[in-house]
Amino acid sequence: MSAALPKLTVFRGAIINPVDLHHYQALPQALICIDTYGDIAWIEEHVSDALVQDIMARRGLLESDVDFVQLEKSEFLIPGFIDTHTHAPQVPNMGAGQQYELLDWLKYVTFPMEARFKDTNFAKKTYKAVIRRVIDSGTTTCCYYGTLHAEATKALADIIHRYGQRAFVGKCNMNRDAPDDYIESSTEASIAGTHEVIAHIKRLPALPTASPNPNTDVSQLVHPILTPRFAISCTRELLTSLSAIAAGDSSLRIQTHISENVHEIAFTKTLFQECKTYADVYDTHGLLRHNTVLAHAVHLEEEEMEVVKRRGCGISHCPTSNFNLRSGVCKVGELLDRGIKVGLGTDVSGGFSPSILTAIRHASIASKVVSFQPKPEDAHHDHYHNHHNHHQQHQHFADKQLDIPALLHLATLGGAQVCDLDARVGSFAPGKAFDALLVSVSSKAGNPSIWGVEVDDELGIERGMGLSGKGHLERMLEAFMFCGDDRNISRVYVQGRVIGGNEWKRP
Ligand SMILES: O=c1[nH]c(=O)c2nc[nH]c2[nH]1
Ligand SMILES: [Zn+2]
Repeated sequence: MSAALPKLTVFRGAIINPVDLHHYQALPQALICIDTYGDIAWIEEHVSDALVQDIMARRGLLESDVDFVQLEKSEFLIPGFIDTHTHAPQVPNMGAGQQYELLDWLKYVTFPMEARFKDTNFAKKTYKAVIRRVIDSGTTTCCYYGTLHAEATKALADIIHRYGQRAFVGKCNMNRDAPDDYIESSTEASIAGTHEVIAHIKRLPALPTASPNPNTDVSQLVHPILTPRFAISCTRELLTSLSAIAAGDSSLRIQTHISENVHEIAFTKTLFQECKTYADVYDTHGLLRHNTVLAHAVHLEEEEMEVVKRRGCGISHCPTSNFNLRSGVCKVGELLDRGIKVGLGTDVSGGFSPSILTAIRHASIASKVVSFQPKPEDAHHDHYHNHHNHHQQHQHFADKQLDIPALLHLATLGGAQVCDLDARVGSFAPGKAFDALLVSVSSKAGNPSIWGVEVDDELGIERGMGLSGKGHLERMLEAFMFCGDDRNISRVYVQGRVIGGNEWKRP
């Protein structure tokens, strides 16, 4: 199924299409046409059965000219999930170290596992299983941390490339405050390894069906990304050398961690006493810009939020990890109200699941936790006045739970914005890549917790219909987001090619 597309493909059926933080389109009867590069050629949003042939003819197509895919009533297409922050070498550790917070967890659980990737054979074997699992979880674009090892990280990029996922892959930089067997010997060694991995990734061949467009965001799926682990583990000299690499290529993405845990923040401030804040460490070293992905941002100070917004950085919200490592609850609503770009990250193995569906659920719970917090003005104002106040300050999200359109946005288009790829992915539009999931809520998918919305094609019954006052397609989406799992992901498409999912067969 991963061979070059011989023909145009036209899908007929239900589509969920994110628009912005407040809206998504639920289109029960759409047509979407994919060209031979795997890009979306056109979309017809509302087409009754009787008009399908006419619309195709108007587009100059006969059904026999194309691969025509008729979706079942219990199926829909949704843009693939975007994981803006995860650690590929930590997947074998998922669930381990429940007793620790961040700094001890790094020392006792994480660094020992990452050190094992010195053995490139171990790395290759592990990464194959990791990438297969991440793809089958529905992640079509992923920002990966590798380890410190250039060879293992090149192998990671090779496997992602072979499996056909869209990704950013970074060799991690760490030259201080780390164990003797898992630290880079010098800034020079760290930078040399970084150049080596970047050059390797840039040499990976384009898809046979790739567009000739010279913009590598269009012609390539796998991209390098600068990956200083976090401020604590990088000397000033290392941060300065990394920013020199960044300055030479404005399209090179940067990823790091920020303000995750209170002890981490305190330690960072003792190491960089000349910097006003944690964010200032990165800013003074020239690492905050429009394509910087900052993971966590749980405890940002006012002026840090301002600099993040000013520089156009994106935040990777990692709620599973923030709960699991007891880091805290990120006030995502406030970030969104400030117009900061936000996506979701699984942050495995701080997080214990590689699935963005889990991140969606925990983002919802985190926002509900924030909504429970007493607000300073509660003592003085009644509910109406608070509400009124928020409205006046354009506070749509602060202190409120994130609703379905907002959660969907974070998982798709918001993530695309964070990794500066929203011109290519995150929603369905002509000219964008067809990165999508074919979702099934049928009982045949084998996930009993989602059967309540199943369509019984034979009886014509749409169970669950009307239960939440929503249309049936919206109810299917809600059930998938909160109760679905890999069993409901039949196919995973990247750039128009099926690369995973339940119906996918190993080549
Ligand atoms: O969640 C996290 N995972 C990590 O591996 C890490 N390293 C520094 N800071 C970190 N936070
Ligand atoms: Zn992380």
